[in-house]
Amino acid sequence: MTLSILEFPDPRLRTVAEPVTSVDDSIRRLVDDMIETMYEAPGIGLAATQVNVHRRVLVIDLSEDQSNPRVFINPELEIPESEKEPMQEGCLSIPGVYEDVSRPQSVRVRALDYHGEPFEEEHSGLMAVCLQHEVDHLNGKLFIDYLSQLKRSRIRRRVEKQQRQKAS
Ligand SMILES: O=C(O)C[C@@H](Cc1ccccc1)C(=O)SCC(=O)c1ccccc1
Ligand SMILES: [Zn+2]
Repeated sequence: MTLSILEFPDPRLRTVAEPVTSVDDSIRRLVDDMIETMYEAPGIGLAATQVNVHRRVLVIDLSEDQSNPRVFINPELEIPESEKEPMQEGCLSIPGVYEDVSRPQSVRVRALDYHGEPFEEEHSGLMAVCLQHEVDHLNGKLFIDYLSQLKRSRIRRRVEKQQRQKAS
């Protein structure tokens, strides 16, 4: 089933997620629902924090036709000191906001897969950026936290105005 996505400035987006202790059927059900929610949004990634489940689970699918869902449970990123490059980011929890964020363009990730098996991968480009964006969510961080205070306060005012209009 599709889950509802928390929207900034909801304070629950600031929660630090707990590690998964056992990759069981309830975690697999959560992953299935997160993948469905990501496709429906649509988005290229989704962290469990965004659907108000505070467990260290994230899903990513960069394919054009939603055919390659990747699952990372208890992800750990190793980010080598490397040149940061700006890339435009969006966030399903901050609709309508797209800003450049400078991040390292390659990461090594260690995680558990859908069956609880450990794996390790190197990624670069958009996958590296998306992994950092999603792991930030699990640590209660949002991509707008990397912007200037001025930009962040403008975004907060604009989003809260949109939410008031939607509510009225
Ligand atoms: O909020 C999220 O975590 C999802 C976010 C992931 C992300 C996007 C861009 C850079 C880093 C991380 C999104 O998917 S926003 C929507 C989006 O970028 C997109 C939507 C449809 C097609 C292609 C991209
Ligand atoms: Zn996001």
